[in-house]
Amino acid sequence: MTTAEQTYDVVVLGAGSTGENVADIAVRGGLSAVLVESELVGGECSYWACMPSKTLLRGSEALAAARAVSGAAAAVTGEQDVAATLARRDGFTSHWDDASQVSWVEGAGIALVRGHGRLAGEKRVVVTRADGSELVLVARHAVAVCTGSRAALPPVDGLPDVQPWTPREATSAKEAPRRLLVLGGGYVGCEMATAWQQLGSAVTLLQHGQQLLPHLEPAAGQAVEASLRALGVDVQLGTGVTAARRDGDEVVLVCDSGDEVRGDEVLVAAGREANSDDIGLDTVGLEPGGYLEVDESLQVPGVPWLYGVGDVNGRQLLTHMGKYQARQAGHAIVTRARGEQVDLADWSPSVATADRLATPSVVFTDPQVGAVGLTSAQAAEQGLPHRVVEYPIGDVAGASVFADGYTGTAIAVVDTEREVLLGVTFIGPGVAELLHSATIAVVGEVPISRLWHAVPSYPTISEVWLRLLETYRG
Ligand SMILES: Cc1cc2nc3c(=O)[nH]c(=O)nc-3n(C[C@H](O)[C@H](O)[C@H](O)COP(=O)(O)OP(=O)(O)OC[C@H]3O[C@@H](n4cnc5c(N)ncnc54)[C@H](O)[C@@H]3O)c2cc1C
Ligand SMILES: NC(=O)c1ccc[n+]([C@@H]2O[C@H](COP(=O)([O-])OP(=O)(O)OC[C@H]3O[C@@H](n4cnc5c(N)ncnc54)[C@H](O)[C@@H]3O)[C@@H](O)[C@H]2O)c1
Repeated sequence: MTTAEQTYDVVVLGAGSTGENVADIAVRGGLSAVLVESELVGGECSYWACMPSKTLLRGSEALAAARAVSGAAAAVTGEQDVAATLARRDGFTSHWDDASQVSWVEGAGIALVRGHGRLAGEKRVVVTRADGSELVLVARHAVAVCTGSRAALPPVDGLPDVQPWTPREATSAKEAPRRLLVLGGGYVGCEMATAWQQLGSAVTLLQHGQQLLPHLEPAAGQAVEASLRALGVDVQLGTGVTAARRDGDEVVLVCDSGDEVRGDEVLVAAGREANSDDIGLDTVGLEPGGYLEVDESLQVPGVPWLYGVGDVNGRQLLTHMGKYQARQAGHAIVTRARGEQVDLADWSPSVATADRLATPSVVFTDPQVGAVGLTSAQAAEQGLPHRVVEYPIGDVAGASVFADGYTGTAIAVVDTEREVLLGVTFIGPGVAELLHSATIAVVGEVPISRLWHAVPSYPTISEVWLRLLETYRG
């Protein structure tokens, strides 16, 4: 049997949000590009991550917002229609059908090949299609690995045998389990515990450290912990799990204290691992498995035609950061294809500096947590001269109009030598939309003296910016 061969300027392995954007930038730069996808075009974000999880949370958030305004609260007389919320989620995932994303790919002038792709030596990718046939794709300039990540199972005896939920099941479930155990109190654990508790499950959240959301400011984890407890979630901190088993229909987790917790399902939300073990890395002299090491232009060191973009490189596991990296890597690929040098200086068009210095993220819990740049702990670890200033957002007039009894916290980490912001965290209802102002200030390294001239409108929650500056000035 002869294997067909096709040549493109750029071959992109994985058509998630990252891969789509690498291919798009390449085509806009005058190159030809092909996407290889083994599942759904659009990847995790569209079908099993961002979009379904946010739609599962949004109904409860909208109700909480109305209940927090006396007068409006009187109109909230019923309960959330869970079936309708799940149906809305199904609509956002297009019922797990990627036809609309495929038509976007076609419209963008990008070729698409369905199947599992593996590197097969320099600039070659072999795609195995569902019918077992193979197609060889040859790249004139670059191969971009954008294969993403999957849920990591922690080493707990018997865990694989209890058929745990991963985030895929937690975001696509057709009904609320009566009792849901959640293993891990990071982004996924906190968001999914919030969502399913409000959709009718009795949730128990087990976190082996003493803090939820451990990579963010401690105040964030504390606020989310308090709200989860108020919703009725059984939050168990400092709880490691040593074994798991099924007992009839029940799943049983054995904690390191010897205590057992029981539920109908268990969601494992204990971090991610790269999809890099079965993509032929060994054929180009690289170790399979693990996050793909890349430089600031997302190029794999020692393999100049190979790029690792998005979750697969482990730099920042966020859709918007994968898409940002895709724009930067795409620019690097196009620049190098033209025979030009790529500028590797911070903040230049082909490097992903924001990964290190200014990554924004929002945890869509109640309260929301929006954070950008360095936390106070990270500033201390890096030995940067800094001061931390905090202000209760509820003391701002706009916040009290927004919701009765608004509580929230704003935290700014200020570089005391350069007098610029290293990082900002907002904790409170509705702060997601406030975050971008902080991102602009951090990326722009806007001096504190100039921020005084960025006057927040009255009465908005943004007025907390002024209060933070006043607190800093003392
Ligand atoms: C529950 C949950 C909620 C989240 N919510 C948010 C959020 O609100 N905001 C946010 O910014 N981020 C969120 N994230 C993170 C976000 O989903 C990821 O950062 C993002 O999906 C990464 O995109 P990617 O394209 O790099 O990888 P992926 O989306 O994983 O895409 C990789 C693609 O490659 C394909 N693939 C893999 N191997 C091969 C192969 N060998 N051949 C062919 N195709 C292959 C896969 O099928 C997949 O389609 C969430 C994650 C989870 C788990
Ligand atoms: N809103 C968003 O932007 C959003 C939402 C969901 C996920 N994400 C992205 O996806 C990534 C993965 O999310 P995640 O929640 O799986 O990972 P995570 O790293 O955020 O959290 C994992 C948590 O599990 C805990 N843990 C690990 N092993 C454990 C064990 N054996 N027992 C108990 N607890 C254990 C860790 O202490 C940590 O708190 C995030 O880092 C984030 O980048 C983003």
